[in-house]
Amino acid sequence: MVKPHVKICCISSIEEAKMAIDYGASAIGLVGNMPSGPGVIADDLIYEIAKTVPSPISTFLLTSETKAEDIIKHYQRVNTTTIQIVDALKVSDYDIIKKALPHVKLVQVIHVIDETSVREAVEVSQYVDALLLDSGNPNLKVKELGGTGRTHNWDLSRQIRESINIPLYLAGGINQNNVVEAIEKVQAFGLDLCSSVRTDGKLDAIKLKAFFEAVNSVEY
Ligand SMILES: O=C(O)c1ccccc1NCC(=O)[C@H](O)[C@H](O)COP(=O)(O)O
Repeated sequence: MVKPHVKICCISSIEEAKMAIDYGASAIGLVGNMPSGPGVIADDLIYEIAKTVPSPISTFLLTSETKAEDIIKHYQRVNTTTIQIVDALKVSDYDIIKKALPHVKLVQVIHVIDETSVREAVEVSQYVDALLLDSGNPNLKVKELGGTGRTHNWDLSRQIRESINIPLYLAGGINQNNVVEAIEKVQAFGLDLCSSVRTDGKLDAIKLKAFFEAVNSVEY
């Protein structure tokens, strides 16, 4: 088993970005406008935070835009290393984005709900650099696209990991108490989390430290 990368999401300041990286994050998530969720910040703040982050740490713009041209415009306001697309796109849109932004990595979120999510993941994996499996429900009236603090069916996540040939991040309700099980069960390339390392919405150094200690307690 290989030690997973950790992406700390919902970063809301330069100080939080630095704290996450100092504790061991190899990527940070910066959440743009969303229909719901705890982590949204303004695009100019995303730009300001992203430009302080040193290579090789990745900066993920989370966008809920669903058209290629709107995703490209969103990216151009923030200039991150990676775009995390949290809603479904038409297949033809991936090519348009890749042609416009060939230097930018694309990560597609799949909300793991049932067996159909496995088929969806396998199909989309042809078009992007990585998948991120999250909890949530894009079919609700007010879409729930992430930051739920809830886990989902990790057996399905494992099945998806075994069925695709690109890196996979696991997200949704991961915390210091369940992360060892998450690592062993899904064996994902990366872990992504937001709610469990925060207190009153702010990144909490004690929770962050405990989380990384749990990740480091596994034998790789
Ligand atoms: O946090 C938000 O507001 C959010 C809203 C919509 C999509 C994604 C969002 N958060 C970003 C993430 O990718 C979270 O890290 C991921 O959903 C896991 O969150 P959590 O279950 O709270 O650890």
